[in-house]
Amino acid sequence: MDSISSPRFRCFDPSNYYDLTPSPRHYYPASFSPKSKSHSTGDSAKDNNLEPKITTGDAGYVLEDVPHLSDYSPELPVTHSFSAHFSLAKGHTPIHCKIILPIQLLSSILLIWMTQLLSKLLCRRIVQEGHISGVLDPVRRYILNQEEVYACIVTCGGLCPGLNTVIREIVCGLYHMYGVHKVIGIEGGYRGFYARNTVTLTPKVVNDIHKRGGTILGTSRGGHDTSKIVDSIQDRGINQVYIIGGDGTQKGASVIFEEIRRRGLKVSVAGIPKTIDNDISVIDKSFGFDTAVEEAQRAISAAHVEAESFENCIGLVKLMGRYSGFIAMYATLASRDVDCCLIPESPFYLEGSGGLFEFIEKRLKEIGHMVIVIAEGAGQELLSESMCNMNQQDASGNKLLLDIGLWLSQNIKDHFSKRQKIKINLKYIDPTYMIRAVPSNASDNVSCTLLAHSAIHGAMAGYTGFITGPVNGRHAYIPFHRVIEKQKKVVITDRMWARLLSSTNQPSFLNHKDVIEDKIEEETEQYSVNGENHSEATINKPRTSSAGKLEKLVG
Ligand SMILES: Nc1ncnc2c1ncn2[C@@H]1O[C@H](COP(=O)(O)OP(=O)(O)OP(=O)(O)O)[C@@H](O)[C@H]1O
Ligand SMILES: O=P(O)(O)OC[C@H]1O[C@](O)(CO)[C@@H](O)[C@@H]1O
Ligand SMILES: [Mg+2]
Repeated sequence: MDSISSPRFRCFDPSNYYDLTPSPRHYYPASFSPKSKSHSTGDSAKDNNLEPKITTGDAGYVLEDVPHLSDYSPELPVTHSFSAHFSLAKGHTPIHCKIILPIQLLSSILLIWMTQLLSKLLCRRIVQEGHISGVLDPVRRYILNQEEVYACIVTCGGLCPGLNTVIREIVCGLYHMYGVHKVIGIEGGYRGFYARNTVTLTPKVVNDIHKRGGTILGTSRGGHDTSKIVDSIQDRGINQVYIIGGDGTQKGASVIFEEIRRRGLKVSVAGIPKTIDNDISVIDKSFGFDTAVEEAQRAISAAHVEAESFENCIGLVKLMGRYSGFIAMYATLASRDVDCCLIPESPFYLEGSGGLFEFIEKRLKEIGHMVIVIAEGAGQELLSESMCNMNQQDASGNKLLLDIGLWLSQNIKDHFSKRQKIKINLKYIDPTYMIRAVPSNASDNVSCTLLAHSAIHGAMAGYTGFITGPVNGRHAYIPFHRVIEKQKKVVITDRMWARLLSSTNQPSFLNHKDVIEDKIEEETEQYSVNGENHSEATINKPRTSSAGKLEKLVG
């Protein structure tokens, strides 16, 4: 078998479905063929376990498919259809609303057969007309009456711009595209399943919510009690669960899905990844991130204005980013006013040659002011040397961070007050909660809509245990285990961080040897985790570079 290292993921959102083009990264450059061989052969005993569903095609592509309800409930009425493609290729309403669902409702084998035949013919024609690239993938559809659908939505973890837009689009999408009228909201995160009331969601209720920050459903950390949650889903007769949240939430969603599958319930579980930190792996970007970067500009601009207006003034801005510095990195690159950006992935030091104090002194001498952006997770190992509560956790088990912004402000002030030559001014701005409490911007609003629709289409077709998100620019379905196995971090040996260093001209705080070691480790890790030639030696090799050291400390 080909390596499972670089599978494609299923795309189903009709607007993206036909975009299974080869990716510039690791994905296999082959067409999808209906003649493909699947490793999940309908053997429900095998499929019931948690093995990934890897499908290989004649032309060598590898698809890591998402579970389907019929995998463990073979008696479900399922049809294979090719029809999702052409309606959107032609810019119409999704075909399953107008044609497929009514036909399916008749539950006639003859009609289903005719539909498939018609779809195949139409699709082929469109391929010939050039509307669709690639060979088509059969979609398994669970034939269900829209009146049977009872959906619920829950939001968990920290706030993120766009949460309300996703809620709105799931509700409106289910109503308008599929005629589903039973949608409820679970209040207050996971614990709301068993400890709170539900709220009925209709297009009227959610009509204006996308203009507001936060989540109309409320959210929380902790409180994930799998059996109580699944009991609640089962008792209420819910058969579609839409779970919006970050990495922790998706781990929780995965456990819920496993329990649902263990109980043999015909309930689709769809995860929609959210986080301003952008630390969810596999997907290109999470919704809310763009808005956070945009909002951070206001704080950086304010810091710059302050810094420029006083002599030897330093504007210090703390941004969110517990384990990864994406917000700080992108906000810095976008701004051009930042002289130094500090993130968790890139260790730094204060004193001595090549240290932060030396750089600050140099910049103040050159232009008389400077702006520093620091991600909240940066430099935690420095704080731990002077403080000792590194092991506190929040209700979800996330490490509670010490305030690096305040600590750094104090250290900079102390350092320069000891040196009579430079009298500095320091303005510290902490806009962290303001950044994630705003409503989503235009581009995040569009992303939220695509994500919500993609989740709906997947769940309505009977797929389950998946997260939907953009992978190399295409909306894909990704099995839970893929997304939760590790967290995404800024790779400091990659081009984006190099661009930042050249934009700010800050020290890298790494010597050449560290960079080379990091790069080799990064490549080895990628090979050994993605490839099939796993070797204990490569996987367990201790990270010796400074980035590795930091990773151990913060992660
Ligand atoms: N490993 C896990 N297994 C089951 N549930 C989990 C797990 N990790 C987190 N959860 C649950 O997921 C919910 C949200 O987790 P968390 O507070 O870590 O936020 P998140 O989803 O990662 O979002 P963010 O970190 O972006 O704010 C919590 O209710 C928590 O109990
Ligand atoms: O203070 P809270 O609500 O626990 O959230 C803080 C965390 O949430 C995040 O914004 C992620 O949602 C992190 O960047 C941050 O560390
Ligand atoms: Mg998280």
